[in-house]
Amino acid sequence: MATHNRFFDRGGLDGSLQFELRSSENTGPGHNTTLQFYATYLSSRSSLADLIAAGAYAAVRACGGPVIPLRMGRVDALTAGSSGVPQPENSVGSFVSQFDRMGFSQTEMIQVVACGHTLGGVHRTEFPNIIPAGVSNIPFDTSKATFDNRVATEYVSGNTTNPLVVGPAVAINRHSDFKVFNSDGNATINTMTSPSAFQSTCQTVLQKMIDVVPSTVTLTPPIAPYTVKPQDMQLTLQSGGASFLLTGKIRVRTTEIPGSTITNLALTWKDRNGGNSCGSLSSCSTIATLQGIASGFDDTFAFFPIEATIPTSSGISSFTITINRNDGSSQTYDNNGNSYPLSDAVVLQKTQSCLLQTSGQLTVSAVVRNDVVGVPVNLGIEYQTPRTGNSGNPVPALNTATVQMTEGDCVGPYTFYSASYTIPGGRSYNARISIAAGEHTDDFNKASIFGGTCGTFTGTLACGNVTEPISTTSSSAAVSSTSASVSSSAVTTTTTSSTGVPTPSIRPAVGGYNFVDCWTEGAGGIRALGGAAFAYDEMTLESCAANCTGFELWGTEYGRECYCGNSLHSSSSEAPEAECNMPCGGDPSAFCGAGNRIQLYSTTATRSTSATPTPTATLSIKPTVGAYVRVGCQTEASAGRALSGNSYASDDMTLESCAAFCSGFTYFGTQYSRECFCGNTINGNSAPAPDADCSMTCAGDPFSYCGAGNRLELYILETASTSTASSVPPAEVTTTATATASSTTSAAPTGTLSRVPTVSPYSYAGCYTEGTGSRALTGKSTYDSEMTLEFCASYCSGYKYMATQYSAECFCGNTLHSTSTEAAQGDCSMTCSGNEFQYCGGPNRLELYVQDEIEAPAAPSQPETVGNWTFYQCRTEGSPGRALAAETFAADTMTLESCADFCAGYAYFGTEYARECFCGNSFGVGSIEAPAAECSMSCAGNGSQFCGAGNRLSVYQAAQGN
Ligand code: HEM
Repeated sequence: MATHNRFFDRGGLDGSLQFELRSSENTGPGHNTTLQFYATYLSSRSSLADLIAAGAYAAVRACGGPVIPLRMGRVDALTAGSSGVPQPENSVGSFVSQFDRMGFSQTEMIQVVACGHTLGGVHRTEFPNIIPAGVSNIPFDTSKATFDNRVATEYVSGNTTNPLVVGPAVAINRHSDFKVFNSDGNATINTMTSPSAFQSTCQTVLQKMIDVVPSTVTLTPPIAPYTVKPQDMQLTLQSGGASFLLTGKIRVRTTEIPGSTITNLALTWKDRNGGNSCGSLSSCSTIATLQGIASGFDDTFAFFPIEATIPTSSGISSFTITINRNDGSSQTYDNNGNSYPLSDAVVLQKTQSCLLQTSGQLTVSAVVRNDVVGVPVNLGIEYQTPRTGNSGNPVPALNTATVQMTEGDCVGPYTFYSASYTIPGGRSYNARISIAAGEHTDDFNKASIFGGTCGTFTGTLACGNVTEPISTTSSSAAVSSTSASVSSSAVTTTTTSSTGVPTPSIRPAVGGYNFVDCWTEGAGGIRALGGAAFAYDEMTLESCAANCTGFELWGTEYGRECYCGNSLHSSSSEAPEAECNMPCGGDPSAFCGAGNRIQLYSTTATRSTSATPTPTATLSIKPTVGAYVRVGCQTEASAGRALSGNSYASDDMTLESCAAFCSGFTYFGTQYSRECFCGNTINGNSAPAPDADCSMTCAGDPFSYCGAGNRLELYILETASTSTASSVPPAEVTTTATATASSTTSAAPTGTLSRVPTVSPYSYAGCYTEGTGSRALTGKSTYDSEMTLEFCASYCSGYKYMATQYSAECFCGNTLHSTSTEAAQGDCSMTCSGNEFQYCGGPNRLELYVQDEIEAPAAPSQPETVGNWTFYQCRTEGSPGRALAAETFAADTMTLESCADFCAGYAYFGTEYARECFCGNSFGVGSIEAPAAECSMSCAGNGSQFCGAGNRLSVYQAAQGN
């Protein structure tokens, strides 16, 4: 959150911390151990960012703090974010601008720091110059593990031992809590001394903190525990296929319905067709009694285990839960009117599955209802692997694998399927298992539920059809479409065709796909679409589209077949539209191709040029992709990225989508199957590699290569390439981008690297050194890893000077410090982190711009007198205390006059660090005179006066009788 940039809509709570642990901004072991703890819970349904937010909620609440409303849906970053975590040595102005960048006002900054610093403290190992030797850490307040207002009350009453307010931090200007709390004259921190105000303020501001996310992320409403929640509900085929065992538990929130008032629960299920038939059973219901209780921070829960036998002849489709109370009353919970769905179409067989956690060897068995078989049955495995290399990232990567399951024995109305896979990475116990047959799934089961040996299935019924019961309820018209046509003995309730069969037509669009035309199959028995294939009698355009999710193309054929692919085989050709004339098996209102004719649909997402697919079929190197030509296979750079412009990663990656994403850049490159990088230059450390190294196919196109680990499949804009296009320009040569870049919307910088003479309203003034003992520009400053001259100019709006430094820093000021001098222009040779065609200074060098319209205040000086006060000395702070300790305030409007007024009645006043004011009648121990030139910072509120510097006070003495 601390590096969120609202101006660029980047960063926020996105889990990028996992990639930033080596940064000096994130010192200490705490981040690492915390992330290791969260890693166990990382899954496709719980991002690291959401887990961090939940951790904030739990930490605050566990220590007696408020309930922070917890919303979900954060998306994890794939790489490190910008730097910019506030550091204790920063100036007040920097803190204010850093929090402003995050979207927090100055008041909110004070609030959120106080709320954070009611817990924990500062460690000597990490901050040896703040915590004295012999002490391992000093807490921020006297109740370091209680979320209370003491951090505020102790600060306000002056007896705080907060190491970021008093102690060694003061002399070295690292007393950041003082700088923050005092920044509005202590107004906000004073309001937080009330216990209730502290709690409610923290509730608001901490929610704001965890909800800082990019605008592309949509968070859910705050989550709250359900009154009734089914957990781990699982069917298991048993008795040779005659029945299911239904197991699991129902969690009841007893905060409002006390557990002692509950007699029992009744689980009542609907049969496979939504009716009330229960086969040989007398009722479709089972009773559960209390097994145990548990409590959270604010809730209590009771658990009721479920164990029921359900005949496979009738099956199950959903259930409801009734809570029976001791007073004879009862309440039924039906999932807000939807019932709790539970499908018996695909069922994981836990006892016939096994996992050897030592080796990751996994075997999964499942049964599929006989009216569903015919579609491929796939085992999906989501698993964690430790990050490779020495990245220091303790959070594993999430991977998925899909294995087609092999059909086995048919038992009664079900057929067994099984598959084996060795889960790499040594963390197989955290894997999640899903089984899918067409649209039916049994998903997200923990692999850790499996034993080490696979059991055998005992007793088998003869293979048979699913016998569908005659529905007994009027609401049972919704018969599962997959079950309607299989059993010869089935009685369906959907055939009410008095209205007649609709006339089929061509559907121009289905989901994100548009109709292309009618196409032939490939010649010589080769399929036109070589990806996945499905066939079932209930074919609809929608279900084919769903089966082909992620593919660019799909098509239906012969009324009941569905094919997916990312390209059409070259021997497939366009046929007259009228030849695709068979209605879809599951939807007589639409056409689904014909014999050897495909009703072809193409995605509208990435194919922007034409709906007509390009026929290519075999896996091969693509010499050209749109306006780009292939350079070759290229290594990553040893330091930094080979291409350092934009980047993204996607499971749908194709060369075309990467080229489109990099539009406007000179180069694009794909890597590791699913990553895409853009740039206008190639890092000089990147070198050509053999083509064979780039051996991974694109995640979204099995016919193209997308680099490999540490290898880029590199392309260059044809217009920018040399005639041979085989060698990469050296790093220091920047190429000219072509006119293909969008002039209106593209964020990609284009042009030639050159000195920019004007960045309105500023004009270039030269390359300047930093000041000696003071910044050259002391107004305000910021840092951004995508710095541009335009951004710095707008950030410095209202200041006379603006300057960029060291590629990513921006400084503003109304005066240029006298010790800053003009340097050779060649010293300012670093390009801007956000625009490689602009210069942004260098190390200790400012790319300086000035605007003439604003009259620069006179060069600052130390006036001899201020009213009745006379300049006394430039002095150091005291040690351990303040030089002038009686009273103090700080303000962005600080002038010598305002400090003099504030200190009326005292013998001395002193201004420090541009915006701080101190009063006293004598000097504290350790405060000594310093050279007058060291009091070199101009006053925040008057650029023509000096107001001390870091650890330096411009001290004035009162005239006698003042
Ligand atoms: C101006 C902004 C801030 C600065 C300069 C700052 C600085 C620091 C420093 C130097 C430490 C000591 C770390 C160590 O020794 O391991 C610390 C600890 C801590 N900070 Fe901050 N902080 C700031 C804002 C925040 C905010 C906004 C929060 C949360 C809302 C927060 C929560 C904490 C906590 C809980 C600790 C204790 C860690 C521990 O005991 O291990 N800080 N902070």
